[in-house]
Amino acid sequence: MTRSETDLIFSNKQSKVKDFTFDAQVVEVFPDMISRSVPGYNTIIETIAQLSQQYVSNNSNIYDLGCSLGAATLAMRKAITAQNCQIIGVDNSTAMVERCKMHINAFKGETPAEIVEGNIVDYPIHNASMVVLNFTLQFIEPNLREQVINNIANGLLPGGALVLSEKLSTDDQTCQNLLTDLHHNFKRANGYSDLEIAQKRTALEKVMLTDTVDTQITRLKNAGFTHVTPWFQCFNFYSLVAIK
Ligand SMILES: C[S@@+](CC[C@H](N)C(=O)[O-])C[C@H]1O[C@@H](n2cnc3c(N)ncnc32)[C@H](O)[C@@H]1O
Ligand SMILES: O=C(O)C(=O)C[C@]1(C(=O)O)C=C[C@@H](O)C=C1
Repeated sequence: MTRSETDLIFSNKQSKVKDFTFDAQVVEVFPDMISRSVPGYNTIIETIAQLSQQYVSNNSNIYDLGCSLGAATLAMRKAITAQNCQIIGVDNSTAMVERCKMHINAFKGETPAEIVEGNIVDYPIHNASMVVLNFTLQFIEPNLREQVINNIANGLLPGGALVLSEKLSTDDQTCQNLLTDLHHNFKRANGYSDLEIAQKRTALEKVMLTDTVDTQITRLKNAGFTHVTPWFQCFNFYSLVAIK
């Protein structure tokens, strides 16, 4: 991933904090924002690459849903050894898709990668050996999440894998507060001020509605995934692998 500007989007006091969107301003700072906001982000990207070596089969498709600037796509493209595959990255932000195409074109790779502007709620998934939802499902309207997961399960080949990374919520308020405090300390340690943390939280309040881990696992099992396991958690961020 190329270097990006420092994220200063929430550094000045705003009279009214607008709902968070993945617009051109966010695109400019996105790599800096996500690596300073999501604990373990680089580990997760590296592990997605490792999983792609294991799960991607010859003559199949790989989908990176909500691909943003293509971090997972680029990591998988470097790692995949299977033949005659293609990666399809999908995002519904025009600004992200434009910049992502530049990133993808800047790096060469054996496996072709196509970046498409589209909505993952109704995007066709076919002949897939691996699908990545890396911090994307949490931005989908809750009542549409089942449809997204079912669509992925139907498009995956038997033995294919979905990697699902999300921020979690928990019904235990004491644990919720503990994990939130640890995450905010992580952001402070990465240079975000209390004002930035508070304003970002307000901006995300209505657009990023997090599920419990139990809700996710039940949804995956109901969709027909046979094996589901968390493989990573740091504070309130985690990642699961689900195998069909
Ligand atoms: C937190 S970012 C994902 C980060 C990225 N997967 C990575 O690993 O760097 C969430 C992305 O999902 C995209 N997104 C949100 N809703 C979407 C939808 N309905 N269809 C397609 N993309 C969507 C946003 O535009 C944004 O780029
Ligand atoms: O909870 C936060 O503060 C976050 O910033 C989380 C999160 C995410 O999980 O995707 C939200 C939006 C940005 O894209 C980067 C990170």
